[in-house]
Amino acid sequence: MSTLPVIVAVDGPAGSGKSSVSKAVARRLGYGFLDTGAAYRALAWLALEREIDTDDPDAVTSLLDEFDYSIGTDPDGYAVVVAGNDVTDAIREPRVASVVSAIARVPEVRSHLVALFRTVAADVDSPGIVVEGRDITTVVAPDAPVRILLTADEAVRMARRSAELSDHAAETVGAHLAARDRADARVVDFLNAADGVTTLDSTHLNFDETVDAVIAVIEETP
Ligand SMILES: Nc1ncnc2c1ncn2[C@@H]1O[C@H](COP(=O)(O)OP(=O)(O)OP(=O)(O)O)[C@@H](O)[C@H]1O
Ligand SMILES: Nc1ccn([C@@H]2O[C@H](COP(=O)(O)O)[C@@H](O)[C@H]2O)c(=O)n1
Repeated sequence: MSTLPVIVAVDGPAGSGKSSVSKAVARRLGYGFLDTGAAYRALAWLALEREIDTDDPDAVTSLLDEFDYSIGTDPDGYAVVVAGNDVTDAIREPRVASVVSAIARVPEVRSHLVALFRTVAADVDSPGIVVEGRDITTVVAPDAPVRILLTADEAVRMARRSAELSDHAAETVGAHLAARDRADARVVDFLNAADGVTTLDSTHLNFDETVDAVIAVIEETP
């Protein structure tokens, strides 16, 4: 008899540390890790490759038929592949970030990807998986035993993100981050914790303290 993996669901705004913290937590626990934003980014990448109008929901939806997507769940290295192309780095480019919210607001895209995330999470070859995104605690895995909203003040998130992108002006990085959150928050509420979701504010925590705090929430869960 096989047991389903334990799901740790993590949501939060851009730059809150969802990806880096979730990855570190997964490593510590020997769990898998699923970055759901990568799938929205990969579809946005494909839309740009095909030169389709990313503001046209029908054109975006039609891309789903040819969206041959895969992502690894190993926190120590996961490749994002679209139709045989390794797009792991390409999906992080600003040109992709600037159109991804338009892709993510199309309902057909969301339902297609939610189904995909549930399959990937159920099939993981580890005792558990940390799944991070915007709607994991509410839509993808609302019954997960551990559900966390990871947040931090906007100024702190902007500073952390611009430290990463030292060759870009801090104001530009901050403005892009805030604009993406505004657009995304019209589709999914990832700024307020749903019932039963634990809010973890990392504004005054360093990285390791944040990882410890997430692990403490997991360990305290009955
Ligand atoms: N508590 C923390 N203290 C200091 N730095 C942190 C902390 N948490 C995350 N970081 C750093 O903040 C940056 C943004 O984190 P990360 O990319 O994981 O955010 P994210 O929520 O996944 O963002 P996005 O949604 O835009 O992909 C990274 O450089 C990460 O190392
Ligand atoms: N569960 C999710 C995850 C992501 N999105 C959209 O994808 C964009 C990129 O996500 P990152 O986590 O890599 O920043 C994000 O801005 C959302 O538009 C989503 O809708 N739902």
